[in-house]
Amino acid sequence: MTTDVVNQAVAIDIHGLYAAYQRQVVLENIHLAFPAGKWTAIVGPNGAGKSTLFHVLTGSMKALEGSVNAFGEPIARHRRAGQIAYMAQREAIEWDFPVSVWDTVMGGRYGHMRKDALWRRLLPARWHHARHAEAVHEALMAVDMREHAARPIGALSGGQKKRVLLARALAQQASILLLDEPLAGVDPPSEQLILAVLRREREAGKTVIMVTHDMPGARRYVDHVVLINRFIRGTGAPDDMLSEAKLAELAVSSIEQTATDRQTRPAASYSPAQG
Ligand SMILES: Nc1ncnc2c1ncn2[C@@H]1O[C@H](COP(=O)(O)OP(=O)(O)OP(=O)(O)O)[C@@H](O)[C@H]1O
Repeated sequence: MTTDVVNQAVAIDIHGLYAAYQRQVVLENIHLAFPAGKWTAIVGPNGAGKSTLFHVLTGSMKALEGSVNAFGEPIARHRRAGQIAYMAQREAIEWDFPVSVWDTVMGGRYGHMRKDALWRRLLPARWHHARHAEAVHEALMAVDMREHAARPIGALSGGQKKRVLLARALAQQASILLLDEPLAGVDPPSEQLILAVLRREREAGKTVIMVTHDMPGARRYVDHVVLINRFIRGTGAPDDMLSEAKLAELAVSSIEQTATDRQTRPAASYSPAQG
């Protein structure tokens, strides 16, 4: 566990993680702890491995090496229990498909529906679905999109689409929210709304972890910051991690990393033990 969160409850604990695409290592020797019930921002340049880290946490990508625990247990257990919600940076959603806002947000409940006891599933649909419908309703209310519930998702603006994707993650009622650039490409009112929603989630005891390039926003709202560029470059309080000096160091690490990548062969025979 990293020293700055040693006295706090930990939601996600990562040990010695390596991740690679076609054996090109993009995350190296990651040791990281995300404090529970706090709002963490992950900050790093383009290509730093931020989304890759989320892919590993959500289980869509297998780590080369290392372990990831959530609340002291293997993270897979929490994923299966629907306790980790994820909002991707680029959604694999077919926006032109004629599906409504309501049904899209209901997608956040599928993990829970699968776990429903058989007797519950045999109830008439309106009873079976009641608590799922309630969760969808609440999530749409939270992002101020309830009145758009019946609209096809293809008819929404970019900011509204982001809100719907956030609502889908909220509807899951998970204890950990992973959000990949939730503020990218949204107008100021949507940004304010999303930030207010995330603040409420944190106040409700949820662990919020978001990738962001919005430094002023992160300085104002988050509790904890992780600087990353293939390696962890720093973790700590926003005022320390987002200082001009730290961000300059991170930018230099990016230039150095690019130069090193150009000089070295693709890591076709890479082994972390050699690294
Ligand atoms: N599917 C893929 N196949 C091969 N390489 C990939 C793939 N996805 C990402 N990469 C590479 O892995 C590295 C890390 O990418 P990642 O998307 O995790 O970075 P990021 O920090 O999220 O960047 P950004 O801020 O631009 O979204 C980059 O060099 C990228 O080119």
